Amino acid sequence: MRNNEIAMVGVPMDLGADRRGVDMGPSAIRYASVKEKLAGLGYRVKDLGNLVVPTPESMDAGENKLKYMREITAVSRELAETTDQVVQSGCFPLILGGDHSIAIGSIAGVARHHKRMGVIWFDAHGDLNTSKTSPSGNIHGMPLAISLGWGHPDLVNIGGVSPKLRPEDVVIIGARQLDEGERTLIREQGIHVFTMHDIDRMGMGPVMEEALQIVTDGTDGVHLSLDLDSLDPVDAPGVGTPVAGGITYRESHLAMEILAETGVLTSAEFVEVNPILDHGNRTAKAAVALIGSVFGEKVL
Ligand SMILES: NC(=[NH2+])NCCC[C@H](N)C(=O)O
Ligand SMILES: [Mn+2]
Ligand SMILES: [Mn+2]
Repeated sequence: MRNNEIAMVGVPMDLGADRRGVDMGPSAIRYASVKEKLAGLGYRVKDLGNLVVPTPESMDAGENKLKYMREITAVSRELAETTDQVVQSGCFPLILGGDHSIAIGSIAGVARHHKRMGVIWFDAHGDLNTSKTSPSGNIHGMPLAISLGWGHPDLVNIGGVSPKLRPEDVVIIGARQLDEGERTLIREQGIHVFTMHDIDRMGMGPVMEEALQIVTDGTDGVHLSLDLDSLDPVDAPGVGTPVAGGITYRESHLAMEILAETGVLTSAEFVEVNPILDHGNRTAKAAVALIGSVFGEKVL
C-alpha cells in the first residue's frame, strides 16, 4: 500500500441471496465506525460511498438457476471498474458488502493489476457452485467458481479476462457446509480447503501459515474475501446463511493479525453482514474489529 491510503467502497447488494437485509451491510459497518477505526491506526481513508444496486422488489428475478444475473452482471462490471481505479490511484481497496456475489466484481477489478493473484476465502461455504450444481440458484453461492472461470460466460467474462484465478492459488478457510457439486470440484481441481475440522486439529496459527504459503507461492498479490458467516453465529449472528460451529472470535482475530504481520494483502472485502438478523449490530462490530486487526491493530 502506498501512502497508507485506503479507499472504501460499499456495495449494497442483496440480489445474490435469498433474504433481504445484506443490502444494509455497508451502512451497518460504517455505523460501527470503520472509518474512525482505520483513521485511529494512522490510515488516510477515502469513503467512495456506495454503488447503486437495483431493488429486487422492482424487477423480476429472471432465470431461476441464476437469479438476477443481468443486474448482478451490471453491478459487478461497475465494481470491477471502481476497484481497478482504486488500485491505479495507489490506494488499498476495501470493499464492504453486500452479499458475496460482489466478489465477482472486486476480484475482476483488482486481478487486472496482478499477473497471478492469490485469494484467501473465509467462509462456512465453498461458493463454488455453478447454475448446474447450485441448490438455490443464488449467485452468492457462485463467486469463487466464477472467478476461477467456471460458470455462465456473462459472469465469468466480467472485466475482460477469464479465469482471474488459478485453483492452486486459492485457499478456503472455515468451510463446514459444502454442496455435492462443490465437493467434486474441490477434489478434481485440488483446491486447498481448511475445514473447521482442520482448524480444530491444527489450530488457526498453523492453518494460516500453510494458507499463506499457498497463496503467496508464485503470486504477486493476495486478495482477502471474508464472509462473516465463516465466524461462529454466536459472534456473528447477523448473516443470511448462518452455520453452527464456526471460527471463534479469537481465532478470527489471530488469522487477521497473522495476515497483518506478513503484509501480503493487496485488497480485501468483508461481506454478508445482515443487520436485520443481527443483535445490536454485533456482526458489523465484529467486522470492524477484524478490519482493525487485519490493518495492524495490536494490544501492545
Ligand atoms: N455467500 C454465501 N453465504 N453463500 C451461501 C451459499 C449457500 C449454498 N451453497 C448455495 O449455493 O446456495
Ligand atoms: Mn458463506
Ligand atoms: Mn460466501
